[in-house]
Amino acid sequence: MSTSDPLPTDPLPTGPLLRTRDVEVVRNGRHLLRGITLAIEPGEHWALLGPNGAGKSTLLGLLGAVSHPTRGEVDVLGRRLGRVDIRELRAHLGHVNPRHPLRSPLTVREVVLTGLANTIEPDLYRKPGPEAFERAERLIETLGMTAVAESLWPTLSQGERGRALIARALMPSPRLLLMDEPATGLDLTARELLLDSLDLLRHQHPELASVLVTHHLEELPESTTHALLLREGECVAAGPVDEVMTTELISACFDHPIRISRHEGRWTARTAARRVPGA
Ligand SMILES: Nc1ncnc2c1ncn2[C@@H]1O[C@H](COP(=O)(O)OP(=O)(O)OP(=O)(O)O)[C@@H](O)[C@H]1O
Repeated sequence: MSTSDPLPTDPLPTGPLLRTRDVEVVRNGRHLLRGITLAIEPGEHWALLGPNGAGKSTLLGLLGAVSHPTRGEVDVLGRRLGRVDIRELRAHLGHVNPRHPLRSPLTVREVVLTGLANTIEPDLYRKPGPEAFERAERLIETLGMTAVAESLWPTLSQGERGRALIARALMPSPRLLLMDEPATGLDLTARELLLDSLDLLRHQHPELASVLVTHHLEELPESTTHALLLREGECVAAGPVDEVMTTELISACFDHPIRISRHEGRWTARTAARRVPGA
């Protein structure tokens, strides 16, 4: 399967890979999202930012065809949620679940290969062919995992698992990669290796689009092109990263005076309201 393969039923229309129009999500009488309108094109790499409880994971669930909106429209790969079999759509999305429920001692290579059929354990009825092995090797290399390709899952560090899961999600050549806080809990080296791998991946696959959820600007790869800021379920700003990741908009999103700076492509954020005299 290649990145240009159509969905099994009929060909994909051209246009955005993801589109939402005036989306609302209401659960148990509570508005979790309201008025979200968004379009994500091939080659765009979006950061989804906002404080705890802003609705980031809820929105990622819609984009990953995991759940449906209460009102509004969500088109994933040109298909309207509610009108298609979402299991079929999900097969064309790379969704990285940091809580991957694997229990058996598979090697990194075996875990990556399970991405082909999106199973947890190796699919006994669908053995991977030589092309799949070759692709797994390339992805393992891109994600900087060659040295640990034979290591067993239970022995891996959190950072190694995170990168292995991204390689796994990319096995079926998805058009879209969705990541929920992939750098959470990683030490400095592991985080930097992850971000470097994402930059390399995006460089090697210019048609891929991605959405990365985080609370922390330091966890954004340099290759981030767009950002959407969420606060209390509503969009504070969305668009090209340099227009959205500003001191003013980030402060409004996090409801706190925060100063943003960008150095050599990466962002840092710190409070603009220091309480230490002279600081
Ligand atoms: N089924 C539900 N019923 C009611 N409220 C819910 C339900 N699911 C989630 N919520 C609430 O919706 C809000 C948004 O949750 P969500 O997980 O999308 O936020 P988030 O931005 O990803 O947060 P975090 O950064 O803490 O992971 C939270 O306040 C959460 O408690």
